[in-house]
Amino acid sequence: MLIDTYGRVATDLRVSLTDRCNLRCTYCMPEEGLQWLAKPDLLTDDEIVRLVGIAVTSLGIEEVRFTGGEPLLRPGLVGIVERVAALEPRPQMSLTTNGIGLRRTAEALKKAGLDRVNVSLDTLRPDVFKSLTRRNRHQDVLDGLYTAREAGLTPVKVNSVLMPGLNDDEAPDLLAWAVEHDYELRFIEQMPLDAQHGWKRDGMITAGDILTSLRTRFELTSEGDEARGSAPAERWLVDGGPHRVGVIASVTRPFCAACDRTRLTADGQIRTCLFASEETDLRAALRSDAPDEEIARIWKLAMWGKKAGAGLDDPSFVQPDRPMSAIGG
Ligand SMILES: Nc1nc2c(ncn2[C@@H]2O[C@H](COP(=O)(O)OP(=O)(O)OP(=O)(O)O)[C@@H](O)[C@H]2O)c(=O)[nH]1
Ligand SMILES: C[S@@+](CC[C@H](N)C(=O)[O-])C[C@H]1O[C@@H](n2cnc3c(N)ncnc32)[C@H](O)[C@@H]1O
Ligand code: SF4
Ligand code: SF4
Repeated sequence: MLIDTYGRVATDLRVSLTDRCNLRCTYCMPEEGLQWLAKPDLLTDDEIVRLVGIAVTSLGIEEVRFTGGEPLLRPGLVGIVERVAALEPRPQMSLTTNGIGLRRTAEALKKAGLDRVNVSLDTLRPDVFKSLTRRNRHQDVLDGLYTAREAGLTPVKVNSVLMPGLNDDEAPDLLAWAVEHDYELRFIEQMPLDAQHGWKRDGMITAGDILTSLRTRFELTSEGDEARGSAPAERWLVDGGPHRVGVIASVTRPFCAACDRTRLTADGQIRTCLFASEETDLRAALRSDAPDEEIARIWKLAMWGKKAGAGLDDPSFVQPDRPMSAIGG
């Protein structure tokens, strides 16, 4: 098991497949992009499958999420999914994506064994999409969402970040749209993980703001803590159900005490937390022919050192060196 000194057990592995992206969301990356990882530094498909195999067979990982950067940009994605689906025990497998390219790949991903997708979409307005992502791809995301749902990659969840002055008036419209199309919408509080260090605690849209805005049009009933388990999203039934809306309030209502996550970056570093200041190098171990048992031992030791939480509201908080897109969001 991957256990830490606070008694938390990691059963959920988030794997970043690339740090590159075809969008430039203002809360994530600067317009000019970033210094991307060099190809030789990236784990190969074989190395990723081997590490996920060790996590699943020896370390108690039950769920694997592929993310990035934009994971659909990874050429070997379908093959990786197929090989992870063949592991024993077979983990649950999901993907977090900006949705561009899903129209082309959703069916192949489903066939390869992917269970479900989460797609990021912050606005229903093409012009606002262009301001937020610096690219004119709104329709591609809508098409990708539709294809994913039709391919059975369900429940399809939609992640929305609200930014002051840009799309913070859209919460009720986004929810009405999500209910109509049978997507599960979650609002995410903006976190200090952007490469430009532009996050400001004072200006951000909080869970409280989002709920107040939604309640102008919908009746929300809390699902309660028991239904939530270790999920980052707190959920509410919309107008009595069956549709739900979630809020991921990493800043104002942190959920670190129930954290069940471990992370693998595209260049083979273990991070025990999104906000960790240290990483543990599994790539070096892999490439020096360490046996599976040794890699499992290094991973367990890293987990034992996991900190209590992110401490975003703590005055001593320091933003990690790597931005979200390089860590794997
Ligand atoms: N603070 C914090 N935020 C997280 C963590 N995991 C995911 N997030 C953020 O939550 C948002 C949604 O992430 P997803 O990739 O959709 O994952 P999820 O919400 O755990 O996924 P589901 O299992 O489908 O509910 C993103 O902004 C993530 O960066 C975490 O461990 N800590
Ligand atoms: C880093 S992205 C990677 C996967 C994919 N490119 C996407 O956008 O879904 C994962 C999630 O993190 C969210 N995200 C990115 N930067 C964020 C920030 N500074 N605060 C909160 N969420 C953020 C995105 O909206 C997305 O839902
Ligand atoms: S949030 Fe996702 S889609 Fe947007 S720039 Fe970051 S990695 Fe790309
Ligand atoms: S911030 Fe770190 S400890 Fe808290 S839930 Fe996220 S990964 Fe877990």
